[in-house]
Amino acid sequence: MAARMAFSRLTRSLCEVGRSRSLLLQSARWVTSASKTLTVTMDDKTGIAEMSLNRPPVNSLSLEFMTEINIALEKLEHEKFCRGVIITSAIPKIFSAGLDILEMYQPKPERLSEFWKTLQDMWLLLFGSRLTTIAAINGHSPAGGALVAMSCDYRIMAPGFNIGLNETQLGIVPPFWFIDTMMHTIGSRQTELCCQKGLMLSTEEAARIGLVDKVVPLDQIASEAKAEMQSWLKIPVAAKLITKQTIRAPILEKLQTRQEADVQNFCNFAMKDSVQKSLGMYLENLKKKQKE
Ligand SMILES: CCCCC/C=C\C/C=C\CCC/C=C/C(=O)SCCNC(=O)CCNC(=O)[C@H](O)C(C)(C)COP(=O)(O)OP(=O)(O)OC[C@H]1O[C@@H](n2cnc3c(N)ncnc32)[C@H](O)[C@@H]1OP(=O)(O)O
Repeated sequence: MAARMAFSRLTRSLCEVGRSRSLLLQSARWVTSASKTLTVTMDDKTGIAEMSLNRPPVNSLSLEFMTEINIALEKLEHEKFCRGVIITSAIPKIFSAGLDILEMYQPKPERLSEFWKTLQDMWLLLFGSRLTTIAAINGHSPAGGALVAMSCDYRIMAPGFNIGLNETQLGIVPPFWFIDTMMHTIGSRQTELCCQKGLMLSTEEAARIGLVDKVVPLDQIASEAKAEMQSWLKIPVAAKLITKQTIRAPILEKLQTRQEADVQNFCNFAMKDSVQKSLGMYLENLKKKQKE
């Protein structure tokens, strides 16, 4: 249901964005075409796909980038040989900087609402996926980046990076479904601590509270993710999937029944003068930080 609803919006979104993406079968591997920002490969012997995010400088999630991700996820979802997907980054030291702040700054209203719908769709697809999903977190992962990681079934992270929902630090409230995803991952008490304070946790701190399942050195993260995936793929598939669906369905349904209201709420908030002013200052600070 989640995937179907997301797909119809996705098709519309693709038309509006006016870009097409396709996955081509080349010998034994699936690869994305026409895109430098997303590479998807699939090993047809194991059924394991790898999705590598490559949108410099920081893999921030723009409308077009999320549309590409959604199309690739949808394609893998319907690829009968695909059993699992590992999500990682091709950008050194950054998994994803979260939502592209430029999308929210001085936006065109229509694009802003499409941006938010596409984010909702990405989450519905990923959190509701039939596939086993593993995040190989090889860099910093704030806010929307943490959402992507938390939406997976399992997280492996390299030391030396930070992860968390830092929204309150920016003076904004994490959307309810970001909070729900974190509660699903680490429980309500830890979520309250993390979200109220907008904590960005080190890899080790994240592992201590279960936000990350395993810590491995950066150079072993890809091989560990594959080994971990193999162990998940040994579990009888129907039993594993129904268990996942039983646990996740109520969380997915909560957003599905309020999608339009959530878009409206986000757009109204983001378009406020005070919020636009804060966004402008935040962007300035990010740029200043680079010059220092
Ligand atoms: C402040 C008020 C906000 C109001 C928002 C309004 C409405 C929103 C309502 C609800 C939404 C809630 C949900 C939000 C979810 C999100 O994901 S918001 C995004 C949160 N992300 C961040 O705050 C991350 C900010 N970035 C960083 O902390 C760092 O960049 C880094 C990821 C740790 C990487 O550090 P470093 O390697 O040192 O790189 P630089 O900082 O130098 O950055 C390089 C360039 O990338 C640009 N950039 C960084 N992050 C983003 C981003 N999220 N979106 C767009 N662009 C980003 C940065 O400006 C640099 O650009 P230039 O090279 O200077 O052009």
